[in-house]
Amino acid sequence: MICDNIRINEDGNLTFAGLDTIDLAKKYGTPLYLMDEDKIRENCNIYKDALKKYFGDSARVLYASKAAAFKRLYEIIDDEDMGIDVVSSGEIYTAIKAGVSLQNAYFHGNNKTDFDIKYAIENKIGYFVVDNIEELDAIEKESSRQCIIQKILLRLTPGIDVHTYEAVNTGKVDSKFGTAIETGQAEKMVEYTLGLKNIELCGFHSHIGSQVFNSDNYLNGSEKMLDFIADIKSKLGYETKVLNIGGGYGVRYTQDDPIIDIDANIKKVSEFIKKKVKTLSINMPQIIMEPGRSIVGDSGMTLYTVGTVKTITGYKSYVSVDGGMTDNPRYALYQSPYTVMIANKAREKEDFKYSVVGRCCESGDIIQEDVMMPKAKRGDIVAVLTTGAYNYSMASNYNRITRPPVVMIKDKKDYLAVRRESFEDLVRNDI
Ligand SMILES: Cc1ncc(COP(=O)(O)O)c(C=O)c1O
Ligand SMILES: N[C@@H](CCCC[NH3+])C(=O)O
Repeated sequence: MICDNIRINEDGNLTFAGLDTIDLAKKYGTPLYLMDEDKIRENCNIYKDALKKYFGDSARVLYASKAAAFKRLYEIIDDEDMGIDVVSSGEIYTAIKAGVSLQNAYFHGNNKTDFDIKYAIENKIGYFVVDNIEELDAIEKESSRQCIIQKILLRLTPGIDVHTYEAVNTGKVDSKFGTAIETGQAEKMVEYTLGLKNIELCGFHSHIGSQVFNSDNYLNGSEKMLDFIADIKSKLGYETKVLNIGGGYGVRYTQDDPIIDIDANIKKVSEFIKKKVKTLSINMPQIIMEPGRSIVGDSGMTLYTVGTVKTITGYKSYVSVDGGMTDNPRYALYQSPYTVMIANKAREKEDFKYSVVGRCCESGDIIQEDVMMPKAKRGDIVAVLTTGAYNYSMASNYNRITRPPVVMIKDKKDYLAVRRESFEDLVRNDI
């Protein structure tokens, strides 16, 4: 199995976090998102322990909540004593509703609106991660109006191409995110920031991309950032306190993805950073990382019920499930690979090839092409593995399909974290 929280029981059913998925499908209905709370906490602790071990007590892990955001998840992250990366007022609102203090919240995004800036400052956001010079002006104006000094990091693009899929390749010079080091604009932005009265520059941020397995990308990114930090010190006398090296480590969607050892990777990154800091004679900044996918990805699974099974003679066979791109748009967007199984036939021979598709009025509504599975029939339960990241958070109501519930599993006990949307929810805002 691609993750140790997935097994097959004596009935030949797939189990997740110790529970029979067929029982869960019966209890809650499908489509259904499952999330393994123990795995989320385990992933949090791998990061916390490694950062502490290799970068010392000051290092911090933030959870990039765009990967999956709902109240219970923010509570768990808060309970794990981690900070959060938020990208919208909606995420901020959800975190507040979960009782999370925003002191360790970092507000990202390439286009924070005036409303966002006002709302975040009113709610005492810890840090803005400022994307560009215009945004700096807007934050300075609002900080001055609210008579505060706002802490910020500047988001820089180190000019790294991590060769992941294009939609998540964010560290290149030509990117909608951040300000480029290579063009000289980053340096100008630092100089400008240092002249602002209501802003305290704490340091710098870069995020090279997502679903990254090779730490060399982080070394290259960190090298560019540290060279910049040294350059800024010598030119402007500014000593950087914080360096946030972003998130991005990958998860295993299929057997083809490597098993990643986060601890060993962070060790490698830390050795590189410490050596480089010494060579450049700069102070060691506080190191922050902000993983999303690798905290929640393998803690998730989606269950569906099979409806139509159709063979087009001479072409291929389709298995249609009761969800689709509305709860998982990642194949439609990026042709993302997934492991797909029939949960009630987990031990049976996989000798039929199917396209597993959703129920939306859209040919691109595909979960996965060319999946080898046992012979499927109406009523079977299909499990799509590793759906914890960027599934619930990217779900939509296309075709007025209601979003599935999220059921969490802790110590082999299931509980509802997000209710299934109702038809009434669909018309709630219709006038
Ligand atoms: C600024 C920033 N930080 C963190 C993340 C989290 O990345 P991942 O989910 O790949 O860990 C993202 C998304 O790629 C991001 O844009
Ligand atoms: N939504 C993307 C990841 C975006 C990363 C955010 N910067 C995915 O599903 O892979």
